[in-house]
Order: sequence, then structure tokens, then C-alpha cells
Amino acid sequence: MATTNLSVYDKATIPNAKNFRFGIVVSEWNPEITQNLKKGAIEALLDCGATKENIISWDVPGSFELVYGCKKMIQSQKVDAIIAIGNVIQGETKHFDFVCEGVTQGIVDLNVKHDVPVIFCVLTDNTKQQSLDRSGGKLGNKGTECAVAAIKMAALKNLNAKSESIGF
Ligand SMILES: Nc1c(NC[C@H](O)[C@H](O)[C@H](O)CO)[nH]c(=O)[nH]c1=O
Ligand SMILES: CC(=O)[C@@H](O)COP(=O)(O)O
Repeated sequence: MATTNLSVYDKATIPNAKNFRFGIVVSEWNPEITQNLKKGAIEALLDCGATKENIISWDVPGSFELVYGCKKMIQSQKVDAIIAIGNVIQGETKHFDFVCEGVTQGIVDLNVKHDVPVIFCVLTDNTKQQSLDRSGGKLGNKGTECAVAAIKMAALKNLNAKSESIGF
């Protein structure tokens, strides 16, 4: 099913983010897109109770470098979740395929090897218009959706053994 609206969320179903610390790693490729994704993510984090002091943001050259940037953030910062933000747009060659595969598998590997949830906020689109539509355009903002995922996963990460459920 095609994307409907990425920016709609119900705060009643989301834990309060006030006690969580979030990392954001942002690709510098296609900055018009990635900066809008970052904006949507930060706005949603703050709307759900996070504080500016608890949001740390790093830039990397491209989506392929998101994996290393997130790994270094996990190793050096105390964060409860990380949002990896990138935008890969199909060009003339197969490079798109390899970049997308590399960043996808790399983020999967980080989630398996470490105990910090890394949220996949990478738009992998056929055209720039598809990216514009999903980074604050007519289909909403993937950054917003990923911020909500980051909050929920931060809550899961901090679930104590005595908890029966998270109860979003
Ligand atoms: N074409 C796009 C790239 N390419 C660059 C790679 O991500 C990487 O930085 C380079 O291969 C050096 O390792 N990156 C994007 O994020 N988006 C693109 O559309
Ligand atoms: C996804 C990419 O790396 C892409 O923008 C590169 O463009 P091209 O395949 O035309 O070299």
C-alpha cells in the first residue's frame, strides 16, 4: 500500500519522551530533503516531550556513511535511540542499489549488534519529487514518523523486567 500520510500521530499512544536522549545522524547528500526530514523529526520529538538538551545531531557525507556515524554515536554518546536520516535518489547507474543495500543492511547490523535502536529514516526514491512529497510535502514527513518510532523504541529499550507492557 502506498504511503498515505507520514505525519499523523496520536500522542495518547506515545510514551512521554522527556526522560529519553536522542541521537540524529544526517546525510549531507540532498540537503533540501534531509534537512526537512531532520526538522520534522525534531519537531515531533519536542512535541512528544523531549527536550532540546537531549537531542544530539551529527552530519555525515552521504547515506552510506550513516552506518559508521551511528556506530560512533552509540560508542561515544549515551542515547536511548538514534534516527538515521538520508535520501538516496536513483541516478543513471546501479550505484543507487548498492548505496541503499549498504545503508539498509548496515543499520540492520547495528540494531543486532548494539543495544541502541537505530531508526531507518532513509528515503530511497525513484525521483526527487517522491522525496519532496515525503519530507514535508503532500504525503507528510518521514522524519515525523521516525521520531515516533524512536520514542517507542526508546521506551522499549528502557523497559524494566518488572514491567508487564509498555502500554503506548
Ligand atoms: N547518490 C547518493 C549518495 N551517494 C554517496 C554515498 O552515500 C557515499 O557518500 C559515497 O558513495 C562515498 O562512500 N548518497 C546519498 O545519501 N544519496 C544519494 O542520492
Ligand atoms: C544513488 C547515487 O549514488 C546516484 O545519485 C549516483 O548517480 P549516478 O548513478 O547517475 O552516477
